[in-house]
Amino acid sequence: EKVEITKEQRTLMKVIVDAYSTHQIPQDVAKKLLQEQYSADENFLLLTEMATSQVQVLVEFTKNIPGFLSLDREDQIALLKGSAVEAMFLRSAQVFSRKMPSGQTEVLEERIRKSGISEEFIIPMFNFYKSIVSLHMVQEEQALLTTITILTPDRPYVKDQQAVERIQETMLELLRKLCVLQRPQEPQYFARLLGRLTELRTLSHYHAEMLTSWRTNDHKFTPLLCEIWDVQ
Ligand SMILES: CC(C)c1onc(-c2c(Cl)cccc2Cl)c1COc1ccc2cc(-c3cccc(C(=O)O)c3)sc2c1
Repeated sequence: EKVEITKEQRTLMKVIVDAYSTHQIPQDVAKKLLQEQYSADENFLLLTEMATSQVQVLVEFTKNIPGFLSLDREDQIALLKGSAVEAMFLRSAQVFSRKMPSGQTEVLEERIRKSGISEEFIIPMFNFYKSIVSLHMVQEEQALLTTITILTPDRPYVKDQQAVERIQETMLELLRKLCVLQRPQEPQYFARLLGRLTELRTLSHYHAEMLTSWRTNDHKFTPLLCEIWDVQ
C-alpha cells in the first residue's frame, strides 16, 4: 500500500532526531577512552564514567520525547530505570557502528573486554554489537529504536501502562513507515529492528549478573548509577 509520512509524523521525527543528536556524551569525556591507562581497574573506572555521563545524556533525551513529561512522574522514573541498560547498549553499539576515525571503537572494545566482565557475558554482548552494526541503521532509526525501548510499557512498577503504550504505538507506527520507505527491497527490516529489542532484554538480565560480580569484587559505582540500577 502507498505508505506516507504525515506532517505530524515528520514533525515528531524531527523533534526526536534533534534531541538524539543534541544530547551526546561530551567529547572531552569520550576522548578519555583514548588517553587513560589500560588495566582492569582503570578500564572499569573509565567505563563507569562513560556510563554515568551516558545516563545524564539519556535523561535529557528522554525529557524531549513528546508525551513523556505528561506521564505520571513515578512512571517516568520507572521507565528510565527499566530501560537505562538497554538504551546504553544501543548507544554504545552506535560507537561500534560509527567506526570512529580516532580508533575509539577498538579502544572501547578492548576496555570492555578487559573490565572484569566474565566471558559468558562478553560473548552475547559482542554478538549483539555485531548484529546492530550489520543493520547499518540510519540516525532516524537509531533515535526511534531508543525511544521505543524507553517507552516499553511492561517495565517493573509502571502503573499506567496504557498511557505508555499509546505513546510507544505512535513511535512504532512511525518507525514502521520509515523502514518501508527507507528499505522497500527489505520488507522484513522493521521486524529485524524489533528483534533487536528482544535481544536487549536478554542482555539486560545478563547485565544484572555483571553488576553482582563487579560488586562481589568490591567495585564501586557512582551515586547516579547506584540510583538507576538500585545497587548499594
Ligand atoms: C558502570 C560501567 C562499568 C558499565 O557497566 N555496564 C556497562 C555497560 C556495558 Cl560494559 C555495555 C553496554 C551497556 C552498559 Cl550499561 C558499563 C559501561 O557502560 C557504557 C554505557 C554507555 C557508553 C557510551 C560510550 C561512548 C564511548 C565513546 C563515544 C560515545 C558517544 O556517544 O560519542 C559513547 S562508552 C559507554 C559505556
